[in-house]
Amino acid sequence: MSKQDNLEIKRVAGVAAAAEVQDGMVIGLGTGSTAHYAILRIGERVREEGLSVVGVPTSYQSAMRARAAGIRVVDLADVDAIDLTIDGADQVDAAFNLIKGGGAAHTREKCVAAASKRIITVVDPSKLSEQLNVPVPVEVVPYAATLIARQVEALGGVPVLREGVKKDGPVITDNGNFVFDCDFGTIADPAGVEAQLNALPGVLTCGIFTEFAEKICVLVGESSGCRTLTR
Ligand SMILES: O=C(CO)[C@H](O)[C@H](O)COP(=O)(O)O
Repeated sequence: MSKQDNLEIKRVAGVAAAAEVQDGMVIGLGTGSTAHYAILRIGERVREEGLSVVGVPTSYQSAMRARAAGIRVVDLADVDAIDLTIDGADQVDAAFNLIKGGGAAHTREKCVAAASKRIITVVDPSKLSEQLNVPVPVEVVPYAATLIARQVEALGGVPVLREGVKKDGPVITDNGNFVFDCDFGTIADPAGVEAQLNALPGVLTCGIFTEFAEKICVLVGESSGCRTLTR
């Protein structure tokens, strides 16, 4: 599939998710190329329909894109709860466990997910997998990076420090930390690996999301339209 076709499929999913937004809602705004299309469409609806919503961004990227789209943005601290979050994923398994963090935004994405009543995960079909098997992003405090790399290896993972693009050296997250992409092969016990990684001193958040399956609905963009997956 061409890059253009893939973007069109992501657009289909993002636009379908934006149709679920209702007047008065507090909306969690995800990070990445698929969530971007939802942000653009919500902005259009604000302008065209007079939709009144506030957005809680999950990154500097989503905050900047939301403001540019004309969506009012507030901090997580300003809201009691989030009605609906629209966010992408790097992989979704059959039980709706997710791997997130391809954009290094998974710590804020997990906070926003935890505060959300409903989550729409917007993906293209390449993100669906029976079991999770792509590298797990792990955000770490720089001070503990070397220690954590050794501990990830002891857990059976292969950690690779994420390098910047158009920036020499490690990626620095929106929270000022490093990211290791940790390859565990096929993950038989996502909740177990998530708990082990999150328990390492100096780990801020790992990109395995296992606790939100009950409130997740997955929208899969396809060339023929959008497919909804529910558990
Ligand atoms: O977790 C994320 C950012 O941290 C993104 O949601 C994930 O990487 C998917 O991105 P895209 O929609 O561009 O494929």
